[in-house]
Amino acid sequence: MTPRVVGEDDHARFERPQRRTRPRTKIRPDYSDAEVGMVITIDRGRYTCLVGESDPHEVIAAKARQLGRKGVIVGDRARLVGDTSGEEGTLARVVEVLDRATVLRRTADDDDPYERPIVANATQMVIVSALADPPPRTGMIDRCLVAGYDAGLRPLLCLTKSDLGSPDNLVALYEPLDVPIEITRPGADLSGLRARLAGQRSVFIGHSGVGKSTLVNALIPDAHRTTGEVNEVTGKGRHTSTAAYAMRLPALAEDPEADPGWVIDTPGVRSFGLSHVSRDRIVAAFEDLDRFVSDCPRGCTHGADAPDCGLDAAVARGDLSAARVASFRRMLSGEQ
Ligand SMILES: Nc1nc2c(ncn2[C@@H]2O[C@H](COP(=O)(O)OP(=O)(O)OP(=O)(O)O)[C@@H](O)[C@H]2O)c(=O)[nH]1
Ligand SMILES: [Zn+2]
Repeated sequence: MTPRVVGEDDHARFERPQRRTRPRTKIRPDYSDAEVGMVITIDRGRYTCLVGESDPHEVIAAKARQLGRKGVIVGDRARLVGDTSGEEGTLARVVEVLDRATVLRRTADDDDPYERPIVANATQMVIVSALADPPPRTGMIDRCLVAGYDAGLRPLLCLTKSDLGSPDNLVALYEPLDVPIEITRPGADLSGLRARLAGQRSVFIGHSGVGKSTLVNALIPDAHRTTGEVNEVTGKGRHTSTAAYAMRLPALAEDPEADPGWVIDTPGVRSFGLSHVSRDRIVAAFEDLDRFVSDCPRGCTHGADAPDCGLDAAVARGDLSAARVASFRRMLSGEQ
């Protein structure tokens, strides 16, 4: 018998766990070659996904059974198998959801124990508020900010209807928190807003009637978001859709090669219950404040009535401005 020469390949195979020899029932299908699409909207169990880098096309998919109860939400990057041609009448299957960079969650109100993930992989939250008609509600803006910071999103406050009211009060309230503010009115130049949206995936939140659809339509001329105005041809009013919808912004005029970003419109979402948020994650969004909460007692709420809060000590030493801490606490309390 000639002794068998053990070659490099044999070593390699010997040392690596041999996936292929596992019992058949444990073999998990390998989908690493499957096409990846971004979920842009969901309607009655059908996931509309955008597939393809250079020539993107929409594919309708259903959730594969093996995903079980695992949720698929707008903004998810999902692997698709089956017919991904996107042709009329075809249906692909979502077999895997890739890791999410961020998840924006909401509870319907503070007593609702269920957290519902609503949008994945967003990077920015755009809080749309009218300056009048309806009047701005700072409690709602604060709640959105808190939920956004909790999810690791950067904030942007977009104040509409500046033809009807002055932004001065709101600017005074949110400037101390360094929340960027954009102000719009009919026919306004949106280039400043576009620059802030470029490269971002921005979730738009706003109460009914603030002009969010009008704004989205102005940013994305082919978005066709339903606005509050009654359609003169059909006589029909608004139809309320509740699913989020992701739309790519048009290329920037001054930099056509740059990523113009995405708008993720959330028609049903007006505010946030905050029962799931972590105060420490919110403080962490404010670097200058975060430095001082390590001195806080355990479980400190960092609120105005929190005993021995490190923020008070920092204000007393002159390390933090009292106005900044007060603004932060007002936001955190969710009350005006
Ligand atoms: N004066 C003024 N009116 C505006 C402005 N933006 C929107 N509107 C009007 O405000 C009303 C509500 O606008 P929408 O865009 O439908 O508001 P929305 O926030 O999308 O509300 P929903 O459709 O209920 O979600 C419409 O009649 C708009 O024409 C603005 O900047 N100034
Ligand atoms: Zn504290």
